[in-house]
Amino acid sequence: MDARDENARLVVAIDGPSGSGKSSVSKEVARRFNLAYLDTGAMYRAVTWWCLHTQVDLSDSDAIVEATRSVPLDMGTDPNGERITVDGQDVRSEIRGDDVTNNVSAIATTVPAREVLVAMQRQIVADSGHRMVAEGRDITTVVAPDATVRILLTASEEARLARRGKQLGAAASSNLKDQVVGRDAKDSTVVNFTEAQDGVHLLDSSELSMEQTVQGVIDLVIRTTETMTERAAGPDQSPGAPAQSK
Ligand SMILES: Nc1ncnc2c1ncn2[C@@H]1O[C@H](COP(=O)(O)OP(=O)(O)OP(=O)(O)O)[C@@H](O)[C@H]1O
Ligand SMILES: Nc1ccn([C@H]2C[C@H](O)[C@@H](COP(=O)(O)O)O2)c(=O)n1
Repeated sequence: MDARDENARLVVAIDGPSGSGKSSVSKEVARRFNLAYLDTGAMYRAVTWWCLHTQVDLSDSDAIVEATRSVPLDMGTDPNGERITVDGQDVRSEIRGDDVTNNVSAIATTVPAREVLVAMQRQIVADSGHRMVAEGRDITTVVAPDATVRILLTASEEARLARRGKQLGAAASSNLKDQVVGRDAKDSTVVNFTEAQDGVHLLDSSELSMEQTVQGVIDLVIRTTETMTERAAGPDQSPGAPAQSK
């Protein structure tokens, strides 16, 4: 399999904690391989925004599930331009605000709401022709366990807090640590995104630059697809190749 073949299926699944660099790295990898890109965290955020907008009681799990089933969400997958609308309204900036960030775990920890979102996400991967980088918390384990390449992207708590602080600048909330570390603690009660499962590559970006991290993912994609090609070709039959045992 050639990772640059525009017709071949290539799904890259990336999970990791908040601030590990999933969105920035995934978007760039998608651009380099000409793949679609799915930010599944943005979907959880869009549902949260919809619940707040329509005054759904976030302590009522049935109401959350109903809102998740009926949310009029349109999710773009172009890595060069984000499109996220709910009921026709562009919510790209609203879903990154404190209101949504501080409440999103209520949706993420409602298991039947997750099932609805996972089904939507699988459909979006299929609609891309299985040519996509998808990132979140359960992509390698639940949404696309059969992805071509599965990566757990981590970084130390210190690095993640520093990155998020720098990214938000003056807009950083006084409870930044809670928004990063506290949110991860709540979310990880329902999904495991802290330990790499079997077949999932661990990539620690604590000491890496953005470009080095992107390159780390690209190397894994190239190595995996080359191995798949070699396996598909079977044993080397060329003259001089080592004899194969029967
Ligand atoms: N290896 C890296 N070195 C330095 N900065 C990085 C690195 N990777 C990402 N960043 C920066 O860290 C910030 C957070 O990255 P990003 O938003 O991609 O994280 P995330 O894992 O998607 O977070 P969340 O899950 O909370 O959305 C961004 O400003 C990004 O440019
Ligand atoms: N596959 C996913 C993606 C995201 N979440 C939850 C966990 C986060 O608190 C929230 C927002 O994600 P972010 O934008 O910070 O990546 O959504 C999840 O549970 N599963």
